[in-house]
Formats: sequence, C-alpha cells, structure tokens
Amino acid sequence: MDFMKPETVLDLNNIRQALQRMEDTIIFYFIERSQFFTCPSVYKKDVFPIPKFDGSFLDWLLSQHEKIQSQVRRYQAPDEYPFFPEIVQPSFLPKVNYPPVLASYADEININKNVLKVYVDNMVPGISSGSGDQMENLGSAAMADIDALQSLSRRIHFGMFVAEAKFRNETEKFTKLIKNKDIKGIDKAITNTAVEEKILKRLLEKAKTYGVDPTLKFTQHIQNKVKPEVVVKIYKDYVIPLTKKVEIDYLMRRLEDEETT
Ligand SMILES: O=C(O)C(=O)C[C@]1(C(=O)O)C=C[C@@H](O)C=C1
Repeated sequence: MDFMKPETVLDLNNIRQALQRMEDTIIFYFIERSQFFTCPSVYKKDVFPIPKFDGSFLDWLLSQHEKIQSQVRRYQAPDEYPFFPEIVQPSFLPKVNYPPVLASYADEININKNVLKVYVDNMVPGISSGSGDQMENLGSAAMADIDALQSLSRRIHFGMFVAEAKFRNETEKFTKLIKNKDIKGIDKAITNTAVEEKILKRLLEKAKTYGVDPTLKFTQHIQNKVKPEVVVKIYKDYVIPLTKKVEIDYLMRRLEDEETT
C-alpha cells in the first residue's frame, strides 16, 4: 500500500493485508503492556497535580506526545487520527501532498474517545499482569498504553479505506442504502463473516506463538505473556465492531461528497 498511489490504497486485498500486519503490532504492544499491573492511577483524573492540565496522567502524556508528533506531520498522514485534535500543532516540515483517497470529511470521523474508553475499561484489565497500582511503573505502563492505543486507533480508523473501497466496488447498492439511511442494511453489506472468523482464528495462533519464549516451546506449563483468548475477545468485542462503526459513520456521509465519486 502506497499512499502516494491511490489505486493501491483502494484495493481491498491490500487493505486486508495491512490490517493483518497490524495484528502483529497490536499483539506485541499488548505483550509490552502485560509486564505491568493495571495501574488505575494512570487513568483517573486529579490523582497527580499536573500543572495547567485537566485530565488523567495518560491524557496528559498522550496529548504531549501528539503535540510533538503533529509537528513531524503524523496527523497529516491519511491513516493517522489524533486522540486530542485540539492540541495538534502545525509542522515546520514541508506539507506532503497526499493524493485524496477518502472523502473530504474523513478528518471529522474520529472515534478515538471510544477507543480510549474501551481500552482503559475493557482491554487493560485483561492484558495486565495484576490488579492495582505499581507506583514505580506508572510511566512505563502509560508509555506502553500510548503504543497500544495508537496502533489500535490506526487499525480502527482504517475502516474508512475499507468503506471507500466497498463504496467504489458497489456504488449503486451503497448509494441506495445511504439514501434510505438504512444503517442495518449498511451494517449487513459491510459484514463479511468468513473474513472475521479467519481473523479470530489467526489471532489465536499468533497470540499463542508471539507470547511464548520459543526456547521454552516444548517444555510443560508454558506461560503465555498475554492470554490468547483475551486477544481474540478484544478483537471480537471491540476492535472489529469499532472498525465497522467507522465504516458506517463514513458511509452515512458518503453522498455529501460528490467530488471523490
Ligand atoms: O475486511 C473487511 O471487509 C472489513 O470490513 C474489515 C473487518 C475487520 O474489522 O477486520 C470488519 C468487518 C467485516 O465483517 C470483516 C472484517
């Protein structure tokens, strides 16, 4: 996939390959996060006296990262969406002229608030090595969170490329569904159960393999760094449904944008 060549970005096979590659990244970041306890203090507001900031320690650290990363053009890339759009800064680097692939409103579709919430509430408890705070590891846990969150966000917002490719492949069918505001119909049209099942099967194998020291593979009582069933459940309950939400949010507005059609 090459963002300078739109035809490669709108090929559903290429998009699925990119999503498949992201599974590796996400599993490895979960493995990194699994070294630490849940560390609830990282996610609660007003635990630490952060100067001039209203939010949790993670909100602060992530927003500071985004502030810097925006200055090296991270959020100009069509596949990157910030958690704190209000903090994004202009870059001193020259602008990259990405050829438009997505509709002009794509930047307005940002479900990172949902991503952050399900990550903290539903993913962290499953991947952490224990419950409670480890005061000496708060920074390390939050840094691992940032990596995991950014890779999850990229995966989920990739739904827009999937949606655009599907719209172009079956423009008439989607135009009708969108005109009728038929959300259920759109949901059905974008769902491919066979693809989802394949993803979940592959994740189970990947999590089993990546989470074990290969030199211990043939010993008894091997311990996975992250429970493979937890990774599968996270994808089944949150990652895939949120990707579909992005696809639907994007498609519902697709007729606003005549130019890209
Ligand atoms: O590959 C697709 O067709 C997608 O829409 C992506 C995805 C996913 O999140 O992986 C979501 C919905 C489909 O049912 C299958 C897979």
